[in-house]
Amino acid sequence: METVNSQVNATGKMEAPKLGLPVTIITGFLGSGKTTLLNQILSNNQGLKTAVLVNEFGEIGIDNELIVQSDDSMVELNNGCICCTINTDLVEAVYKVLEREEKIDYLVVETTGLADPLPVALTFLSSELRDMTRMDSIVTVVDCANFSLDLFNSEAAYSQISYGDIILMNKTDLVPESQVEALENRIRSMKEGARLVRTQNANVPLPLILSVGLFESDQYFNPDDDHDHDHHHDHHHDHHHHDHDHDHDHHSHHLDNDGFVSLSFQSDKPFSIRKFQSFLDNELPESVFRAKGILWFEESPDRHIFHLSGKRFSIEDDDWKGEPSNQLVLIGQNLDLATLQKQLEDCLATAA
Ligand SMILES: Nc1nc2c(ncn2[C@@H]2O[C@H](COP(=O)(O)OP(=O)(O)OP(=O)(O)O)[C@@H](O)[C@H]2O)c(=O)[nH]1
Repeated sequence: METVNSQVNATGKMEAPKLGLPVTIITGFLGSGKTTLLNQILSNNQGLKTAVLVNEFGEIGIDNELIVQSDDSMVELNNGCICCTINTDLVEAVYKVLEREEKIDYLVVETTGLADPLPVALTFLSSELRDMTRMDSIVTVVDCANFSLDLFNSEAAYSQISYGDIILMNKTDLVPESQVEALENRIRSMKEGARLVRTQNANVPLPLILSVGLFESDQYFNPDDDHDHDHHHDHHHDHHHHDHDHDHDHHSHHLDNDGFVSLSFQSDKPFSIRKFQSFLDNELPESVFRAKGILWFEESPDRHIFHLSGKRFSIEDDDWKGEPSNQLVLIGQNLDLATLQKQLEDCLATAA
């Protein structure tokens, strides 16, 4: 640590410099393992005080329930898509982290699975943040079992690969090695010289992904070159102005491009296991690509963590910390939200 830059405040306590906070952006499609990676980082960062900003698609934030260290070093950026709110919410959230009395060594930003990471990265190079932060890397998590580029024709999914400094080929346990290899070749053809690392449960040695200094800002623009900078800055302002200020529905607008919508379901009544099982088996449309939730079943005293990615789902048992309730988010393309809402209500144990 560079003590030269440290300041002693009025109470005589040393304050570490807050300039140049390193930033890693975690991106990757819905359900690829971003939160799992974030938990790996928070569990293994050995004394590195890490702040996390988490952005979720869907009205209710399930991630704050799923992140190992849900204390005050985590800031949730709720509502839709981080790449739509860069100029306000993200900058403000970063300022909040920087203003904290406690020294923060590292900032990790998890984007939604539908976000393009580039505008997020550019926000850290913008005049508001560039002197206080240092973009270290963009880490892209790929779900080897559900690679979705063709499936979804999603621009964001393409961007996630093309801007990834390091690409984690995750969930290798679910597919044969030949499929991983084919996918790696595919990704290399999209991005020459891509750094690929195979992982299970996003388990990766942290030195491979943190403080690696792989992000080359001059690839995007040179912050010292005023012309370039202004160009991007103006562009953002234009974007912001037209798309956002006068359009309060901008999240859905942006996501309409990829056709994804979400349903948030909450209830302070329990589900019936049998009804919920039947919903999964018989009613859940294939177009629901991702779901996550904290589930309460009448028949069980446990708190159940529910995940669905692609065709696969899992339910894990855990303990309630507070009052039991149901919280579930479903994400997919062209969903009939009213029908889904009704079907979920019918899963409640008290439903007729
Ligand atoms: N089998 C297997 N499951 C995994 C692996 N990595 C993550 N998962 C599971 O995949 C599901 C989704 O993981 P998350 O980390 O929540 O994915 P995410 O990218 O944060 O999801 P969104 O934020 O909703 O886009 C969870 O049930 C994880 O336990 C892996 O390597 N193998």
